[in-house]
Amino acid sequence: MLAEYATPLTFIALGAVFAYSFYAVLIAGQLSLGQAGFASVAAFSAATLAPSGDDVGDVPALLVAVVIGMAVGALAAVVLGLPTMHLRGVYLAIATLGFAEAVRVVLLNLEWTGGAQGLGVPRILTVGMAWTALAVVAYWFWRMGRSRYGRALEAIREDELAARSMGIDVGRHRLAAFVTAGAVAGLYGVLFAYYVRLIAPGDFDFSAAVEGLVTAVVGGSTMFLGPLLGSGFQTMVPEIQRAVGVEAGWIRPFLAGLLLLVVILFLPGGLASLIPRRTRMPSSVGGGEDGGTSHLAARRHPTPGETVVSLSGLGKEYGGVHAVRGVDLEIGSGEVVGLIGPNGAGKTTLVNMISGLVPPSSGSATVLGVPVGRTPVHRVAAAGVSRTFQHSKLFNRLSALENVLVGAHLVSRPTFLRRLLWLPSARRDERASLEHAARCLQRVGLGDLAGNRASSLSYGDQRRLEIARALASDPSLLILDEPAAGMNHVEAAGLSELIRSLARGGLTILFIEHNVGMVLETCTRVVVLDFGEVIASGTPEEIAANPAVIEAYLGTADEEPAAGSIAEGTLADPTGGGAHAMPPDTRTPDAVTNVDPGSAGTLPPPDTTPRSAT
Ligand SMILES: Nc1ncnc2c1ncn2[C@@H]1O[C@H](COP(=O)(O)OP(=O)(O)OP(=O)(O)O)[C@@H](O)[C@H]1O
Repeated sequence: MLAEYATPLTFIALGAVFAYSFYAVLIAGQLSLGQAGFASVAAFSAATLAPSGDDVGDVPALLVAVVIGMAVGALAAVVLGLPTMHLRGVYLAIATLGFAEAVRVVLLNLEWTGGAQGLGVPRILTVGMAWTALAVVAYWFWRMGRSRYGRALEAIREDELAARSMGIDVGRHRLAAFVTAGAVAGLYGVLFAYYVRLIAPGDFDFSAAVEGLVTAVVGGSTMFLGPLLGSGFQTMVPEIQRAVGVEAGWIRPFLAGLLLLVVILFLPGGLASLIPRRTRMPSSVGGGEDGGTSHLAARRHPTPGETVVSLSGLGKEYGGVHAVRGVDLEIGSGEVVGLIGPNGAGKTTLVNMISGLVPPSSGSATVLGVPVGRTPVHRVAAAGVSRTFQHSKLFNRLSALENVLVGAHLVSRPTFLRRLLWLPSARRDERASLEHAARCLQRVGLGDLAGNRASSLSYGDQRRLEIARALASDPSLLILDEPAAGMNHVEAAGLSELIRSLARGGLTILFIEHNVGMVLETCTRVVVLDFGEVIASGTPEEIAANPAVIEAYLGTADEEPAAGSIAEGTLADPTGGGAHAMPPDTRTPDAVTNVDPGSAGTLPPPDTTPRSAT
């Protein structure tokens, strides 16, 4: 019975192994077609270098060939990956396809490969061996999925910039994924060679690469079972055709193309996305004497009053536009600094420079001892900077809890290799990360929505999820870019209280907000930017009474009152150039207005309660 289906079953396994080499990079959002090249160099190298089965026995010969093939595939991936890992999307696909084609042409013209005639290889692989190899590969990706490394790759796929801001070294992770793809493609090349008896460079051409990619995409790149489902489908179609007596050769490529279209249009996660993805919630939060925190990496925080941010003459110019100029600012540990100013004043550019996303054009900035501008974003994050974004940058296809787990990257311990060996310490560390993430979610009031996809949350909840994700790294400096956008007054008041409680815990917070009432209520200090320059800095009381700020927000006395009204959501141009309209964004009407309706048109009284920086 099995013998009858041995060939299709072997090809399902081989196709799935090859598809896993695409899955290995698709999971990190990379589109590569170089796997056909890796497979061919691996197949020809192993077939030439491995000892004969007659000398050492069939199984040892195959094992040596597998080791050679995987090493050659991985090495080829390093050589190709180092210069190409900065490429994205279709550019990476074209570069890697160029590599695969170059390999094919070279192998075609070498004598020892047998050229177009091909190279004879003994058939050693059996259906059992093929499925064993597939099981090992699938196991690798299964155990990778819920590890810190696997989550980091998914985060890179979902939003590379946000992943960098969570402290993930994107370049290193992408290269690691590419090398894994090379090794798995090498494995496929060897298994294929030791099954089909004769290999030729043409077996690893463009169409083979596309078939591997289609199998992985149709199967799905968001779940480890995807390549197996894709390969099963691809291999079984001709078998079913044969069984029902329809042997037209065009049916399989036609169906594969059709399915690819359907998947891309209606099922972006592939066939595997039909299988519900479980989010594992910790059964209890805060179990153990220390709440599990001893299994998280400890971080050093600045002592109270220590300088956290030091900016000197900081400026940023975009082709003649001075987004920020000559900003001098010192922020001490435990301060809550509000950054306000009209649209286009340079607030986001300033915090982007502080978090290392944008290099300054002039001046210098030191944040938590790190010279930002010359330091990669993930290192700035590792120094203790965490942030949210003006426009939410969540990992949309991940659950709320998984988003926060990625945020905990810097405090979580690597678990992948220990997960492969089922070591109990890996489970303990993971549990600690899960509980920590669940606590962060509860802190922002999203405990009940842990299993929901980030993209399915309401706008206000998405803003809170971003805050939970930012908190998960146990930062020393938290930067919030318009955190109350999309929140109603009750939610904004809750957020204000959360920010104050975080500061009481010693966290330094810098936040941009158009809701001036909330800023005055929440901050220990307010900095006002206009046209890229600091026009005022002081306590909320000083800012509320500052004539330059009142002028910037309410317009000059001789202007028409309509020219500037906080409540109307317009900010007067202090140069007399008229009002800057608030951006026509997705904020709710409540959030667009800057103060409570009850105090429309006036700055609300500042909170004079002294706050502890400890
Ligand atoms: N990448 C960029 N390229 C060119 N100009 C830019 C870029 N980023 C910002 N700017 C310009 O720099 C100025 C400051 O923009 P920025 O977004 O920092 O202001 P903002 O105070 O955060 O505004 P908003 O409140 O609307 O978010 C604007 O004139 C903007 O057009």
